[in-house]
Amino acid sequence: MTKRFGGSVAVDALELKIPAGTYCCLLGPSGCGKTTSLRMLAGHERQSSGDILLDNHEVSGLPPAQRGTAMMFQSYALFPHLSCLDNVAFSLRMRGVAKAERHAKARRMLALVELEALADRLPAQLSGGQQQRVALARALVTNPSALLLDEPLSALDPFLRGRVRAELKRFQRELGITFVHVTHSQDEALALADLVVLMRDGRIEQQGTPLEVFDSPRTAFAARFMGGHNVIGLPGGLVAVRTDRTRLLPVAEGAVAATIRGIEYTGTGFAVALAGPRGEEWQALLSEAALRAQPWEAGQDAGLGWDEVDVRHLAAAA
Ligand SMILES: Nc1ncnc2c1ncn2[C@@H]1O[C@H](COP(=O)(O)OP(=O)(O)OP(=O)(O)O)[C@@H](O)[C@H]1O
Repeated sequence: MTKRFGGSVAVDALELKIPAGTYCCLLGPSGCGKTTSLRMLAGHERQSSGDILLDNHEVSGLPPAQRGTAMMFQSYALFPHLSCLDNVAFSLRMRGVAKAERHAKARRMLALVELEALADRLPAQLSGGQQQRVALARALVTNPSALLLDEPLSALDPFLRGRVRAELKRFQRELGITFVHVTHSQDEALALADLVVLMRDGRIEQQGTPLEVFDSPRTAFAARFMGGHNVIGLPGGLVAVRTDRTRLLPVAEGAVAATIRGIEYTGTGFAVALAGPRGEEWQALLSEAALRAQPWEAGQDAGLGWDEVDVRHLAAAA
């Protein structure tokens, strides 16, 4: 599918197949078209061209409530004057479901997110994480075959974010439905996704399992965005080497050399910041044992070393 806003292309011939029951993360920098893609799946935005199929049915012509998708928004926007139970039951009320039935269903959803005991509270009487779970229950109450989540963790503090992240994964596994989760956080995508879709300028840069996308970036953009890699220009072209697989050696003729800018203790080892000859910023993660065996210091020059199996050849820039 493609989405144009006036003369600019926000999503450019995106072609993506998400197997049922997959936890898919759309990942990428600000403005790459993640949210627009999600909004087209949800039916809140009409694509300029292309088709959207859900369970092999074309859904593009259907309004959001009839697509079999449900969306959980960036700000979870619960109705402040409605109890948790009525918030969760709201969309069923809109569909004309009788009160007893919709309340029974909403209670089951609140039980799933372990908030049954707080059913009668107002949103303001809940913590941020609890409100998040009510929002999730509200999205799931219509039995969607795909749940669409737009930066669902961004409003939470780091501690809660970790907890809710684990809960999201658990709910997805238990329910067995497809989740499509928009995020700009590599950590989030690596932790949650079965399928990571890395986007850039409205296109898919790379897709695969978290291990594939992190460990085998195909482009310099993917290596830099996923992090944990040094992008190094060799006579044969650009390569990426993971920072934890990059070693420091005495400077040798013909080897890639760099100047040590600083060394930070990380708790599990040391992060050595390096500056390349053309201003490149590199890093080597060394173990305590490695630094004890060869005590490097800021200001020294060092050669970079790696094993051939750790080299990823990158596609030339488009
Ligand atoms: N309603 C709109 N009218 C015009 N341009 C838009 C509109 N919505 C989005 N865009 C543009 O489309 C591009 C993609 O936006 P989108 O919100 O999908 O990016 P994103 O990857 O979700 O970014 P972020 O992480 O910042 O939310 C951007 O250049 C944006 O400015």
